[in-house]
Amino acid sequence: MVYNRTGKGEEVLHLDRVSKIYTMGEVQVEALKHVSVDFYESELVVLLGSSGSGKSTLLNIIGGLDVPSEGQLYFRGKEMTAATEDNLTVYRRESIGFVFQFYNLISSLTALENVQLVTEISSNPMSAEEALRLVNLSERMHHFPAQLSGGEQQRVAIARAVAKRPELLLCDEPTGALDYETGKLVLEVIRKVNEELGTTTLVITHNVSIAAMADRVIRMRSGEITEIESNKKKLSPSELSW
Ligand SMILES: Nc1ncnc2c1ncn2[C@@H]1O[C@H](COP(=O)(O)OP(=O)(O)OP(=O)(O)O)[C@@H](O)[C@H]1O
Repeated sequence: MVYNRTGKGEEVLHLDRVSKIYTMGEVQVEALKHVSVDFYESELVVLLGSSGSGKSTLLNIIGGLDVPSEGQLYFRGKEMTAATEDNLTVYRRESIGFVFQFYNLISSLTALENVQLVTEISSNPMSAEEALRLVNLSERMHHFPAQLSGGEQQRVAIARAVAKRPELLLCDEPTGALDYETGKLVLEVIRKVNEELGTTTLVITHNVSIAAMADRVIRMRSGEITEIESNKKKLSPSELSW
């Protein structure tokens, strides 16, 4: 097995000179400029960068929600940028868990039913109950989203994302809508999923303090990666402050 410098596992993702240009009428926005980077099994990576630096574009391309204008994305050695629509759908459905700033739960379904929507269509899921246990919400599984706090709703969203046992958990500002204490609880759940399931986890944040819980920290500016740094010592979310 080849180990990278974080001491984690094999390469899961390889991006080779990925660019993204959005065209809006006469205007072209270069959201990503020749980004090359690898991600490894079971590492937790925090992506930092100011607004508009390309973080969400990068995450959406990695998750198969968007396609690059140029360059290649490889998942476990397979070129996803050459994949058929059907193969991309399978990739999104089986290999990717997404968590967004706003939880996107279905309000007429309970926490358990929201998670079951995913477990019903996945090939190797854990049970919805098990996923909710993982995020410490066993006691609340029959509650509707409106009966849950923001942090609890986000934990349901995390349970929904990880119940399929994805290889990649992609989190776009997962604590962006939460207060300090609740945000830390959600980060604690992300750390737990990363450690207990070994899911390669990417977390986008504006909050520099959160970088201390990562194996690696990637900084972006104007569509480019400006720095990749390994943390010698990782902090647990409970040790973070901002
Ligand atoms: N669908 C789109 N159409 C046109 N331009 C877009 C689109 N999505 C993103 N952009 C532009 O691409 C650039 C990168 O946006 P992106 O959302 O990736 O940045 P970000 O770092 O995630 O920002 P934020 O932290 O504000 O979410 C920005 O200039 C943005 O306006």
